[in-house]
Amino acid sequence: MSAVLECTGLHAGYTEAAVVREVSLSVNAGEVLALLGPNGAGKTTTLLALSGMLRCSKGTVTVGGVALGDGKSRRAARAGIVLVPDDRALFKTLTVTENLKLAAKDRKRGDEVLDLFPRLKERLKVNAGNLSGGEQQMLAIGRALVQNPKVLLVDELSMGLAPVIVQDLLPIIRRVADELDTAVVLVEQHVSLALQMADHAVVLAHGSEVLSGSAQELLDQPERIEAAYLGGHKAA
Ligand SMILES: Nc1ncnc2c1ncn2[C@@H]1O[C@H](COP(=O)(O)OP(=O)(O)OP(=O)(O)O)[C@@H](O)[C@H]1O
Repeated sequence: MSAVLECTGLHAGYTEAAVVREVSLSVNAGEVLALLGPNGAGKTTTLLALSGMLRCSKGTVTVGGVALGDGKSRRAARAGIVLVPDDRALFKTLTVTENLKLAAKDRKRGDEVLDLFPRLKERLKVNAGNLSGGEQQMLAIGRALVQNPKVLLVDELSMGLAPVIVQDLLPIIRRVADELDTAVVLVEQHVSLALQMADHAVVLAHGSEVLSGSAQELLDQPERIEAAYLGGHKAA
């Protein structure tokens, strides 16, 4: 199976100096890759570079085998990469329906997406700003899904949410991969919850990859994850 998203030797940052260096990852359709690492490791920066919002000073990003070129968010969006940012980027004074409509490519897709979020279906007329944190995150993911992404990038799924809410959201991400055949890259602070749901994981520290493998392999070897988080050097 060839990867939908492939990034090789990516260097990116906010100034001349690269914040992430030599990051490589690939995700197939229907797979979830957990992008892990301590605060400041470069996870958000990597997602911003993949979605074309930040310049890549080196490396390549391809979607379906087609190279995206450098720092072009429109081209990335046309190729099917959609980012759910950590601030969720909702229109807080608009209702759930209006938020979805503004993002949707077609109405049928909106209905399909709502099937994943029965809770949102009950809150269609509520303003986004009046939703709970978990519902807001569902809406942010819903807004991304109505754009029919080939690749869904989710930054800090659990930002500001209780672990019990995260436990409800993670299976939805799994269903997005399984049922919509989307390739997902998920940044998540709850490492073991993320690994229980993901297929593969990459751990970053100080802007570089220090560990990668199948999610099961890493779940079975928590000491390697701990070393990667604490040491930040290439874990054996
Ligand atoms: N807008 C910015 N301008 C300059 N430097 C930035 C900017 N945003 C992040 N950085 C720096 O880039 C590095 C990586 O940050 P990034 O947000 O990618 O890490 P992260 O792994 O997502 O961390 P966290 O889990 O805390 O969100 C950090 O040193 C951070 O201070």
